Amino acid sequence: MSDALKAHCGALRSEIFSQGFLPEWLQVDGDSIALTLPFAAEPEARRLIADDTELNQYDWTITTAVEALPQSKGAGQASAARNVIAIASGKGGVGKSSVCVNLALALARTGARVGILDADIYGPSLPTMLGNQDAKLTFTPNRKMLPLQRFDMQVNSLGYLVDAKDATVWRGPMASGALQQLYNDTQWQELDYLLIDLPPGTGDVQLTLAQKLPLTGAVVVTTPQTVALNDAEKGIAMFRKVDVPILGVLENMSGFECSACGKLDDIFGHDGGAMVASEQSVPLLGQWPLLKALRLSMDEGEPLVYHQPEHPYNERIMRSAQLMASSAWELLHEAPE
Ligand SMILES: Nc1ncnc2c1ncn2[C@@H]1O[C@H](COP(=O)(O)OP(=O)(O)OP(=O)(O)O)[C@@H](O)[C@H]1O
Repeated sequence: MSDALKAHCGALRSEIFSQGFLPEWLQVDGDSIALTLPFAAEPEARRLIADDTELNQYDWTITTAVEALPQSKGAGQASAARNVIAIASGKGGVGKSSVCVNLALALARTGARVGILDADIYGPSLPTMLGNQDAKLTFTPNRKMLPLQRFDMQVNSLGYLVDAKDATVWRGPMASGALQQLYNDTQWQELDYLLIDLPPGTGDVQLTLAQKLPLTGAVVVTTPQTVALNDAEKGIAMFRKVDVPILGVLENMSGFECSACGKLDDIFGHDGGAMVASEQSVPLLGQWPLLKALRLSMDEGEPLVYHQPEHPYNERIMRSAQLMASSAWELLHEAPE
């Protein structure tokens, strides 16, 4: 590969590719370039190439071979995926489950092999959001749960096992025990990313899970208002206490655009999540405004990313998912000696 081409690819920067394309990802053969990405960001790579008048002259083949990143030790469980990411919130109702499902769908849309483990005992909403409330788990002969296949993802939730009303009365140790079992006893097929929707809050259940599950990192979801921000900071502190890297903060319900007049209304304040991210020196993975179509898509079990791929809001979701994947890689990738 010529030095000029190497330099050109290295200078192809965006927030998702903050170091451009590294030489070890590229193989040049005449007019053809094979690019192998170590994290899920093919759409962004294609966009960068298409916008570059010199590089778009080449014939590109892009593949994604997601790198297995280091994980916290957990309680001796085998890791279920190359990257295991907890989606957390210090406070309930900030849209953590919606964010988790949408990030997972976006990663799957990049071609990555994705799983979701819904560990939110206080409201296992995954079956509703994926529109498969009546689905039943099947088991292997040695009593491992086989995840359900839905929208090109592997999924498991307490909601497929027990009535949501029964789960909510579980007390701390019972809940964290059941959730660890849910993690251990699911027989995932090979996964690049497993996203775990944690119960909201920073109590004993969350702390135990942060400690006992083997995690690559955590994403903290918050709304922009002050009460949520204090809780988001507590969430970040909780993960730091048990040495789980923070991959970023996602600001959800970040304003609302009136569909009648187009005016933006900052119902929950403005830029709060961005402020926390900057104060805590972690990436801001995105600011998602309130959108009626998103709420409807979750209530009806017909996710926007999957059912309305052309919806402009999806660009935000795709960008955040790719940023999360690149943030994990940049933070944790160990360069060979
Ligand atoms: N950006 C958004 N735009 C519109 N509606 C949203 C958005 N984010 C979440 N919602 C809606 O807000 C409600 C709560 O979301 P969700 O269940 O994801 O929150 P949560 O933080 O996981 O809740 P819990 O604390 O109960 O686990 C849902 O009806 C969801 O569809």
